[in-house]
Amino acid sequence: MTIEAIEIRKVALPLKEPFRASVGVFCARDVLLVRVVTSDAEGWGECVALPEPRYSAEYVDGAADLLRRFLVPALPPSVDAHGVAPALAPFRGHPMAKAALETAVLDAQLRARGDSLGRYLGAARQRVACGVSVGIMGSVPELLDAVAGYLAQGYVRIKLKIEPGWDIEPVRAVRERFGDDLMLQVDANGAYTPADARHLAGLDAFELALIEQPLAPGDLLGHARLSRRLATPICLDESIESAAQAAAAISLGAAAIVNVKPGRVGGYLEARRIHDLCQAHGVAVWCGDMLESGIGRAANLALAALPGFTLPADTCAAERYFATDVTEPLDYADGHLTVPTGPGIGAAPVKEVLDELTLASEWLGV
Ligand SMILES: CC(=O)N[C@@H](Cc1ccc2ccccc2c1)C(=O)O
Ligand SMILES: [Mg+2]
Repeated sequence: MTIEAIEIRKVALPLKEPFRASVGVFCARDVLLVRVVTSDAEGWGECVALPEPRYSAEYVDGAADLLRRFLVPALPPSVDAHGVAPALAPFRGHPMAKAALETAVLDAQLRARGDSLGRYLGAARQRVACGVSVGIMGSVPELLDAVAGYLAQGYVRIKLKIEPGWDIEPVRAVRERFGDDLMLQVDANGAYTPADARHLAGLDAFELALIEQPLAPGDLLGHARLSRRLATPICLDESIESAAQAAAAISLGAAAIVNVKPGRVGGYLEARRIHDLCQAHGVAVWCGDMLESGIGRAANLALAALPGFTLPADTCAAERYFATDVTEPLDYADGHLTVPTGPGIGAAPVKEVLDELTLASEWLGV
């Protein structure tokens, strides 16, 4: 397979309503899509970076610059998916930009041979149980209405964004309104410090499935110490950018559960390595969500169907976030999404919609 051309597209997906987390409030989701055109097929990948470096150090325009100046020029023309990470290794960091390029090459490669990403990764299920991530709201009544709406849509688990000043009270209200059987968890996006340990222990009263990323991404020791103060299992998200970091987190006792996001860890091949590592250590994994378009969403489902993904994914129907998406809708019913079975990631942009939502398109010399 020879790479003939690579395109990067900045696409604006308007959000149905603002999405607020401790890292900020977002009214639109600009995504960076990468298209790789080869002699046999073309493939797509999605960079999950935010418009500003608030979730991690990467951001959309920085990823575009990195792809343009460093990553695409470093790719050998006849590379396959397993050769992408080694070719990009001389450039440190930037897993999200690297993941988009590797995924586009993998998608093209799998399409060329009529193989689906699910089969390639080892999917064990046809459908994935979906939870939903609920943002920080203006009031508890507004939150309760939103949660009721998502439960009515069939979502099997509720995740609440929390931050100092919006944590104990909203969690108590949701637990009291919807009962003890509701699978409930929280995500702080690193908004707390070790000095908040006693306060966070107050969440133990609500039988949460996990508390996600309570402390700063780099503080593995802090999470290990905190895990000895909390009854609620700690799940890491931002802290885990590679299988090596997952191994360190597990051996330090910093993570009882891992939220796996292919974009955050450099791609689906590294995500599978993290899955395999966590399974070997009895650490549950589940698939996170970065408000991807249908491109990333479809690919994530193939990963979320692997055997070690035993907890509901954040990967929900795109309609939860967007009125319009660049791909056809995924098959969502009764709290489950169907894993695409078509070649490659099993989804591709609808040209008219993609062109309508494209803010910028750039062909990069290969
Ligand atoms: C669904 C969910 O909670 N996602 C991330 C956080 C997050 C928060 C805000 C975002 C805004 C724009 C794009 C991606 C974003 C991701 C998480 O699990 O930590
Ligand atoms: Mg998270």
